[in-house]
Amino acid sequence: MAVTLLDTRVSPFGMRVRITLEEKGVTYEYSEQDLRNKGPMLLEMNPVYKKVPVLIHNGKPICESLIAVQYIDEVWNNKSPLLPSDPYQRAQSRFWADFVDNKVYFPGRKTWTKKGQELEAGKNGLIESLKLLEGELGDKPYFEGDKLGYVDVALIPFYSWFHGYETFGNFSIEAECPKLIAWCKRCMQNESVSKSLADPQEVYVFLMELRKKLGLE
Ligand SMILES: N[C@@H](CCC(=O)N[C@@H](CS)C(=O)NCC(=O)O)C(=O)O
Repeated sequence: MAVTLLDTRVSPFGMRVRITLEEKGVTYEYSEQDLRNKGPMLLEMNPVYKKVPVLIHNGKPICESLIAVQYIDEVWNNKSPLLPSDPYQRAQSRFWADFVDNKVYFPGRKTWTKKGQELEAGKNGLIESLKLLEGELGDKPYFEGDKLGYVDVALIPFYSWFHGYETFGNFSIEAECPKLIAWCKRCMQNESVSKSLADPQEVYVFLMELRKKLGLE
């Protein structure tokens, strides 16, 4: 079964798919995309959003990271699933993964793209969301219990973006959410995660370039 991933190394969404492929032991071809000059393959495989990641399985594209993660979880079902088997628990997992997209990614973006009041709103919004996630994690090692699961995969890529958020926003996530950072470190003990996450410094350099283009540097 031929698998290709169209991706960019620093994409938190791409990291989700990479972690899942690693978790399931799927061998795949990795194809780094230039998002400033999108190639014909990306435009053909994701004509609607024209974004990475795109998982291509036997020539057919699966777009949107969380959908790709669920697809891999269903197709490579020889390994233990990321999503819980109970329908209610599964719905809860999907709820929190969706929350990450709406309430972590968007305020996080403001920490490196905005100034003044908008930057403050981004920082406050991000911390509020991370505290809610900390509450949901509780005393469990991982969101879905004692092993890496769907919500962990949805959230952990942002750990490699935290350094950028903190540096440009001038605040400390660990000071506000120590239990969440302990969870990040626990996730990093999984090879699937440590292999898939971009180096925080690489993300920082990437964000610095974008800030220069936005006239913020
Ligand atoms: N909701 C999408 C988000 C994907 C996304 O925003 N990808 C970014 C890279 S991190 C992208 O391809 N941006 C290119 C563009 O917007 O033109 C997912 O979960 O896959």
